[in-house]
Amino acid sequence: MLRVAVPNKGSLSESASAMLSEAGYRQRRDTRELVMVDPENEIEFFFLRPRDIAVYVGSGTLDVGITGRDLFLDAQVDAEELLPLGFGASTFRFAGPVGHFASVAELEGRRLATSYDGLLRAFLAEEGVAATVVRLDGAVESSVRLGVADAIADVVETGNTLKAAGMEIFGDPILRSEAVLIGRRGSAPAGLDILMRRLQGVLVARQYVLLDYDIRKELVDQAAALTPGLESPTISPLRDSEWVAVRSMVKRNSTNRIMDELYDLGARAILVSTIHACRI
Ligand SMILES: Nc1ncnc2c1ncn2[C@@H]1O[C@H](COP(=O)(O)OP(=O)(O)OP(=O)(O)O)[C@@H](O)[C@H]1O
Ligand SMILES: O=P(O)(O)OC[C@H]1O[C@H](OP(=O)(O)OP(=O)(O)O)[C@H](O)[C@@H]1O
Ligand SMILES: [Mg+2]
Repeated sequence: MLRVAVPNKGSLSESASAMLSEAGYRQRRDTRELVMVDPENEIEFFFLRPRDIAVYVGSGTLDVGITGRDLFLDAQVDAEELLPLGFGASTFRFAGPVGHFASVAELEGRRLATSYDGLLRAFLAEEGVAATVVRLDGAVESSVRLGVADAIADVVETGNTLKAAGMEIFGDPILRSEAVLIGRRGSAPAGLDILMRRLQGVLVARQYVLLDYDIRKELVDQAAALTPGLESPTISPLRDSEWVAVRSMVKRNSTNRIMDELYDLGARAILVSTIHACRI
């Protein structure tokens, strides 16, 4: 059985379980369940703290896991990112009291609070900045006001928490994070290829829609240029031989722009449908 670690709580937990359900796996009904066996798919899910997931995978105790890229890199374990999963996006950035800092170089000799000390120390070493790192468990934004640090490095999603604490970001993002599937470097446990193909199927189904439309035969090349699809659009004959039907996958976020362009070109009966599942 493939042994998979899944976040049990926090920002990534619900989305990770939703994605696995969409990929056809059984997921727990009760958030207190710690293990969930899916014998039909020969897979076992272990619900763990996302910060610990990298440790279990890195030590080889579990085959693969879903965690944040920031948490994975912070843990500095012997594992690799196998697939970005398109949810749980955040940035890891420096912030300080409004108007105090403008660049990372100004952090020389200062105290920096963070929950991601591995990530921060690696970044400071790379940038050649000598600063003191103060490791805190959470609510890092309060550390400056309370006097244990001069600035912070923390997860920023909307920026609302920083604003409420009278702080602002400075410098470039240290890291752009999202949920990722991680695995042991160079190992290919049985069933991993199927899990990856299924997760990729969910990603594609979420990113694309199916577009159908009718167009006059002489315009089909122009229309196909707007909707090239993944390989090539399907062109089917219609009863009226002057017209053809076209079917193609298009990126969900450009659907309306493409529909407008197709309509202007002369396409009619333009229909959009969602893709429930796919293998590409
Ligand atoms: N708004 C957010 N706050 C915290 N983490 C977020 C946010 N959005 C995305 N993430 C990502 O979620 C992961 C952190 O999840 P984790 O469960 O450890 O923390 P959490 O959601 O802050 O929960 P808690 O602090 O209650 O333990 C990181 O990979 C982080 O980048
Ligand atoms: O940019 P925002 O949308 O405001 O989100 C970012 C904030 O959310 C998280 O805190 P969380 O609520 O998890 O508390 P914690 O600091 O105790 O982990 C994170 O550590 C930031 O503080
Ligand atoms: Mg948190």
